[in-house]
Amino acid sequence: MATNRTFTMIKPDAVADGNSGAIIKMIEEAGFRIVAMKKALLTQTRAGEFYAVHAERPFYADLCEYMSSGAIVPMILEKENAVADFRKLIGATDPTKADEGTIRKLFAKSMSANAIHGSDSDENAAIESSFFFAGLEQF
Ligand SMILES: Nc1ncnc2c1ncn2[C@@H]1O[C@H](COP(=O)(O)OP(=O)(O)OP(=O)(O)O)[C@@H](O)[C@H]1O
Repeated sequence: MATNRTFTMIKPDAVADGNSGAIIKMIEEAGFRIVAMKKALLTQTRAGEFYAVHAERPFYADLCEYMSSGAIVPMILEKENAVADFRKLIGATDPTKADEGTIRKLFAKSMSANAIHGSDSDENAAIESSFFFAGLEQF
């Protein structure tokens, strides 16, 4: 299977609770190589751009407010079958439905404060990676 990349972002609840280190450890132990990483704060406008695909959904305003409520840790990750394997590692969007041992089962609090994001396709992984890391060298 080909090595490829995905994009992830540790969300404000998990960063504020001091869980970034534990989550990064799980990601590395699952075999993902960190290609790029930083700590950043999204404005509500930038959060709205990131989640523009959800603009018509009823939770959009709350999602943008929440995603700009504290620091986040965006990363580009590399592994064989990265997008699908990472979705498995993070678990279901709703933490009550997430499998045992997944990041969301361990760290998510609710549907919105669900600890982590993972891209859902190779195409979106590339778009989301550029959103945070455009113009930076990657290695
Ligand atoms: N019904 C909902 N109520 C509140 N927040 C929601 C709801 N559905 C989705 N969200 C929020 O919007 C984010 C994006 O929704 P999406 O359906 O793309 O889920 P996902 O792909 O599991 O999550 P992500 O894109 O963050 O990895 C979710 O992670 C969650 O934080």
